[in-house]
Amino acid sequence: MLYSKSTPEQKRVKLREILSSGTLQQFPGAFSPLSARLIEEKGFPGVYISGAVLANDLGLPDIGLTTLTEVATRAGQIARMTDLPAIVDADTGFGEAMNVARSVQELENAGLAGCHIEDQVNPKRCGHLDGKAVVDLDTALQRIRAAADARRDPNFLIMARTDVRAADGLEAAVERAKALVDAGADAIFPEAMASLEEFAAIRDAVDVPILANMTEFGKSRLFTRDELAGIGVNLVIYPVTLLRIAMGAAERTLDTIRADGTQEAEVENMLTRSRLYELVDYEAYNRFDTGVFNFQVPGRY
Ligand SMILES: C[C@](O)(C(=O)O)[C@H](CC(=O)O)C(=O)O
Repeated sequence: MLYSKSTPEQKRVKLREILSSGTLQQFPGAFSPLSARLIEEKGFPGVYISGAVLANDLGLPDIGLTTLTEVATRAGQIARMTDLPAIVDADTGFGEAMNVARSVQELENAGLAGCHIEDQVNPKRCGHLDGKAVVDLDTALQRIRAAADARRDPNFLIMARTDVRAADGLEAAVERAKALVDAGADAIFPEAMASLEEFAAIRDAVDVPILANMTEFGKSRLFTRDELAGIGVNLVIYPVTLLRIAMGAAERTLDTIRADGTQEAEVENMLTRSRLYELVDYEAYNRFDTGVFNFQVPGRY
């Protein structure tokens, strides 16, 4: 079956639909194309592609070192492997307004359903660390206007992320969120909110979908789906969760091999060969080899 059957345009329409459904949508972060398949198979409605994961997976910290080409290429590899809409973290848009415009077009070309662009200064920092700085209001608005103006597909979602909460407090974050919506943002990602009440304040201030970032070891505790739904949050992401758990398992297994001289004790925790083959649709390729050119996999389409 190679890549997803749905076109990027169809996925963007789907994203718009689910974000206006009135139900909280959970988007786990994919750390690879294969993990996006797993997210789809488990019944989630969309995939998040984290800038931290893309950077960390290259062995780099998430401080604006990755390039547009690296992000668009990897995000595109992930997006094309699933029929789900994928939203990618575009950091600051890789520069100022003109760079932001090009970034949006490259991410559209790569098949993404949307992206978020933040108002941190370049080079950016992880949103849940201290010592972040944000750009002035005009610069932040220029980024969003440029993004909205540059897209060719009107359904490509432009989400504005604001990091103002940590820098200047909640009131300033509320004001910035409103201005970002006026500048053309389709959705708001208020970063590093400290409580449910703070999310609720953003919710009350804007009439576009809002996102909650439930990253582990961050500024708030991990609110549940029901808690976030209860205050009207539309989208929740678990950006680094799968990478953290996969790397945790890798570390434990390496320790086991060192200690025991064999991986035997960890085999029961592994994806079996047949399960792995299932995820890559091995059978569909076998059928192709035998002359049955039918890449439809029951249950997937
Ligand atoms: C959302 C985020 O920008 C990301 O890159 O996924 C990070 C996540 C993290 O570092 O845990 C963030 O700044 O919150």
